[in-house]
Amino acid sequence: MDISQLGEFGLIHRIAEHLKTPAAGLVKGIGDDAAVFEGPPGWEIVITCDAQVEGVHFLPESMAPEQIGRKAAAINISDIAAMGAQPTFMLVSLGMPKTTPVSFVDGLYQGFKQECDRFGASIIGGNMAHCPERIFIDITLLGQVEKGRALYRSNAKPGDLAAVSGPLGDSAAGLSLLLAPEVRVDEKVRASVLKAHFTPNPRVDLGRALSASGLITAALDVSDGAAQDLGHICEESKLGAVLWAEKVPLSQACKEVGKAAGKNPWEFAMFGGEDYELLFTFSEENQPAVQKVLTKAGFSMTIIGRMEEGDPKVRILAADGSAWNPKSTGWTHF
Ligand SMILES: Nc1ncnc2c1ncn2[C@@H]1O[C@H](COP(=O)(O)OP(=O)(O)O)[C@@H](O)[C@H]1O
Ligand SMILES: Cc1ncc(C[n+]2csc(CCOP(=O)(O)OP(=O)(O)O)c2C)c(N)n1
Ligand SMILES: [Mg+2]
Repeated sequence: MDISQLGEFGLIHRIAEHLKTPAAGLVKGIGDDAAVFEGPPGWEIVITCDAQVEGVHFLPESMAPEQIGRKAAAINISDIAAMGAQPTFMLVSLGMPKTTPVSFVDGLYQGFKQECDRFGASIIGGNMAHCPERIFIDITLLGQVEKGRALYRSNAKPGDLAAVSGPLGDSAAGLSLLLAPEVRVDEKVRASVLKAHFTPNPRVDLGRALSASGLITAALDVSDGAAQDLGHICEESKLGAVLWAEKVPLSQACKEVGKAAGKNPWEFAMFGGEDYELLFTFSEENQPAVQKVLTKAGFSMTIIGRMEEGDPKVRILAADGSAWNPKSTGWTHF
């Protein structure tokens, strides 16, 4: 059997089985946006890692090295944000061909640093190795959160509402233009979706506000598409969910790219990924209070679904209430 037969999430489950023995001080291991272990008195330490691989996550010819560095840092900061934590220390592991220009590495580090500076994180080390075929950037990021305040994927309750912190699909719309440059759209539209794809904005302030509110039952960042990511909350909370397709917020730019490319823009939002907005759940009675937290933090909130008893699956409903059975399920590596 090769790994493509297991699939990305099957492989993670298998690795998790090998690593089942509890470790001292570990609060949360495999299964969430980041792991948590006990930290300074009153705080817990959060740790995560995510890679960016040439050809899989980025095309060097379409991104400046600064942009690649910034995005590699941002996607990790986003996982710390999704835990409700503050990013602190970063380790960077690089794999590169011998022929990589030094100016590429300089640009990469400018990007890492720019993004870390925005959120008060510091690069404290890393590793590098020769990788003849392509560039591989793997970042490990630590963060901290007040004890008991981390936002997990696993505590959603039946009846909870599921909401997102901003429009989805722009990043996938941007990627679709990169892959099909012949598609004609207004330059402002192109610039806006490419910006979403190249420069995601980790929602650290929002994650901190949601954590402090004590109102959130589950949260994660949208990296694989809203449908699959809501599915991760289902799996960890052992619940089903309904996702109301027409409620998923889309930007005008995303709709225009869909129209120009002959694609349904809701598919960008539900199955595209790399949005890095937060997706979170809370009980219906707390909706006004959660809305206040979002408004105070300067974000909009759109309710897109509801958790329900049942198998850990997401039922996608179209505007007329009929089931939507799409071909895609969301991003998966294998
Ligand atoms: N190679 C691996 N070894 C151990 N755990 C892993 C591995 N790959 C992923 N995981 C764990 O699986 C969970 C889900 O990972 P992933 O889907 O990549 O989350 P995210 O989208 O937040 O990056 C996390 O807890 C992660 O630490
Ligand atoms: C050249 C190229 N092809 C495809 C994509 C789309 N893409 C790559 S990875 C990914 C999902 C998120 O990455 P992943 O490594 O799964 O992050 P995680 O879910 O672990 O945070 C998407 C949508 C891209 N960004 N660039
Ligand atoms: Mg990951």
